[in-house]
Amino acid sequence: MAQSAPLILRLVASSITAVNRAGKIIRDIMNEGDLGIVEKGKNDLQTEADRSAQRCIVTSLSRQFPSVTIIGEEGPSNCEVPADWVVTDSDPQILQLTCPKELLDVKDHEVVIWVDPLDGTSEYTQGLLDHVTVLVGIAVGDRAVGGVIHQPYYNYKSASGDDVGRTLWGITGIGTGGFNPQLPPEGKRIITTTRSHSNTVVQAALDALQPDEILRVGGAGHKVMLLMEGKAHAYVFASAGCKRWDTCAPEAILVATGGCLTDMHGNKYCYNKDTCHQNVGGVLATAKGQDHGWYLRNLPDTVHQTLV
Ligand SMILES: Nc1ncnc2c1ncn2[C@@H]1O[C@H](COP(=O)(O)O)[C@@H](OP(=O)(O)O)[C@H]1O
Ligand SMILES: [Mg+2]
Ligand SMILES: [Mg+2]
Ligand SMILES: [Mg+2]
Repeated sequence: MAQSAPLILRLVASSITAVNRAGKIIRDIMNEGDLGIVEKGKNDLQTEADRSAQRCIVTSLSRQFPSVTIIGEEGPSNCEVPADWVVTDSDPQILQLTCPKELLDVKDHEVVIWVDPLDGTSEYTQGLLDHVTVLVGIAVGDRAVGGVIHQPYYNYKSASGDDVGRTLWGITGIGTGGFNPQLPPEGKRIITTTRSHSNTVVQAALDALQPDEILRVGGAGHKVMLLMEGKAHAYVFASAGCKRWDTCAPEAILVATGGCLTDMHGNKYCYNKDTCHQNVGGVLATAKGQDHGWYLRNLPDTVHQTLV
């Protein structure tokens, strides 16, 4: 059965088991208490959890899909991967789904897997654990068509053992799973944005949109989850700081719920293997039912002048 399922379903099914394993590694490293923090750049940290989770996911997926391009945030590593970090089983429910016609014949060479092994690193180091996610996005050609978001600390204050954490997925033309999509409240404008990478242009965009409330939280994955679960209407980040691995998985799931993600000029990001990694035009994402164009029209000139 597993081998006969279409490639896109096998990719998502295997990504689900890989992110679940990575989430356990992230919790174990925090429990052990030695985060091994390295500064990659200004306001840009990497921990042992980022490095280990990436090795788990990339090794697990490349064993099963050796001809598929995988691009991870933390770059290649030649350290040996412990055998119990390599998972090659698949989520059986995903393999049973009916694949839409346009995704039936996808070939290995058309696919890029974008891996953010730990999104919200800054918040992880500060103990804001529910902001942390693990992101695996699947692109076919230029488009993000599949995504998996694992939240390793979902429910961690009330649950114990195996009940901690959850995994959301979405596939274009099929739908979503692992959560209950909700619409944000009518008659209000709640905007979510960065809590650790703000600047004057990021703030100018927020001011111009006159939100009733601003939710400053960590992680691109976490912010898009707020849109899909009805907690915010838009995610506005007028900065070139996010990368393709931050947006591929969230975009695929958001679009499968009826939402939209573009740069600040309204252009879709491209996710093929030759694209640049930086989301140079910023990130504007809106929940299902929101007028994406309204946000684009009301951004201040300084945003268009600053972001290419
Ligand atoms: N100025 C910047 N420099 C480096 N990374 C940035 C950045 N602005 C945003 N990012 C990255 O974009 C993601 C979401 O940012 P934020 O939480 O501030 O909204 C984070 O991913 P990682 O945590 O995976 O590195 C963060 O590092
Ligand atoms: Mg990072
Ligand atoms: Mg990230
Ligand atoms: Mg990351």
